[in-house]
Amino acid sequence: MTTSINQIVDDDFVRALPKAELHAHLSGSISPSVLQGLWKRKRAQGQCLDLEDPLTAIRQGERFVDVVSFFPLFDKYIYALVDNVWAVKFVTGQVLQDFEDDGVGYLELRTTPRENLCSNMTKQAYVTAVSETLREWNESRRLADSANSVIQHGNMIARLILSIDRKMTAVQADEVVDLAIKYKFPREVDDKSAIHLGRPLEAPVEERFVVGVDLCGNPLRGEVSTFTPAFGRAKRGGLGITVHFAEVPQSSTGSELSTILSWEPDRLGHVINVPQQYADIIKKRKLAMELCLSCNVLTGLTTGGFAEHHFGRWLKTGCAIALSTDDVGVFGSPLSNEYLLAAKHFDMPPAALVWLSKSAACASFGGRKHMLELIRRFEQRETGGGQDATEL
Ligand SMILES: CNc1ncnc2c1ncn2[C@@H]1O[C@H](COP(=O)(O)O)[C@@H](O)[C@H]1O
Repeated sequence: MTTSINQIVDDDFVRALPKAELHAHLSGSISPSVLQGLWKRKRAQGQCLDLEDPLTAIRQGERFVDVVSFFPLFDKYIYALVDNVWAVKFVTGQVLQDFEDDGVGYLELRTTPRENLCSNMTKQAYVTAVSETLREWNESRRLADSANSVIQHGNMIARLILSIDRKMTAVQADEVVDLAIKYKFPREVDDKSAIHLGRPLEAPVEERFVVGVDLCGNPLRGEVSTFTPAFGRAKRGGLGITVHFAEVPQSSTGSELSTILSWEPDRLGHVINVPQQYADIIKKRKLAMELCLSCNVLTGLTTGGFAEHHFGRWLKTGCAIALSTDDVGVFGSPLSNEYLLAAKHFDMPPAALVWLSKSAACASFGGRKHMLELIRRFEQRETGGGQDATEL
């Protein structure tokens, strides 16, 4: 396979392959050039004069971050530039466009509700800003669909996951779950009952895109049992549960991993330092995994380069895998490139990459049908025949 990669699995193939992105942090997905636009705008208004140019502050794709230096990049830098409702909407729109341009057909964008007192941005206003941008995006894609009466490649639909940060208190985590429930994407049945019951907590139906709740943040911080009640509420509220799992050895203790597994998560992110007994539970439950090659290699969360990445081991387990970017703005590797890396380092021919894309689709909290249809059309084009997308 490695010999044929240049002939068959090339840039064009991985970009054209419809892909589901399930693990992308909004603030980490903003390209340095978009951040630079905000930076210039602020400087013209005499603000952020002490902040370095994003093009030099974020040396995309280089190995300049480790788990200690990585997280302050958000708190001390990106959040200073994206600090008001207008900026949140602007960057969200740009991020959606970047994913679609890379051939993503279904995106679950995750973000942590945050406030900025100086610009009067509340957490609710933050979530509304992201939701409105998603609404505008999804509506424009729906128009494109009806105009062409077919789903074109590039017609990405987007959903939202709200993140609880490990440094939050139980009360703050509950606030995130409140917002997630309020903005929960209405599945058909819920939709009807929402109308009949007139649930007071809900946001306008056309702005509800939240399909899940995540636990993220610096894995060296926080005690996960703090969040057990919040994840219990999220689960009972019908939301998907995805959790950053065993990112570093310090966050891979038996008590942390058992606590997280007791929340009955649907998906796990990163899944790096997993002791055998927990790996067995994951396999038995067939939990889906969001694996991020470039992020893990560039931050040194894994050792041995791409070839030794645990993606290769999980691939053999039968668990669904969603290859994901994590923070493409920082690591500089779009999802298509992650597929290319998988092909190169794990000997995956084109059919295996198509299988991988279906695997991600099946792990999604709502994009399965849309993605399988996109992939079916892609396979039809590639083979010139009428093959159906075989489901996993
Ligand atoms: C190794 N990778 C990672 N591990 C854990 N958490 C991560 C992460 N990459 C990003 N985040 C989390 O996402 C936030 C930024 O996006 P939002 O402001 O929420 O859109 C960061 O503050 C961090 O909590």
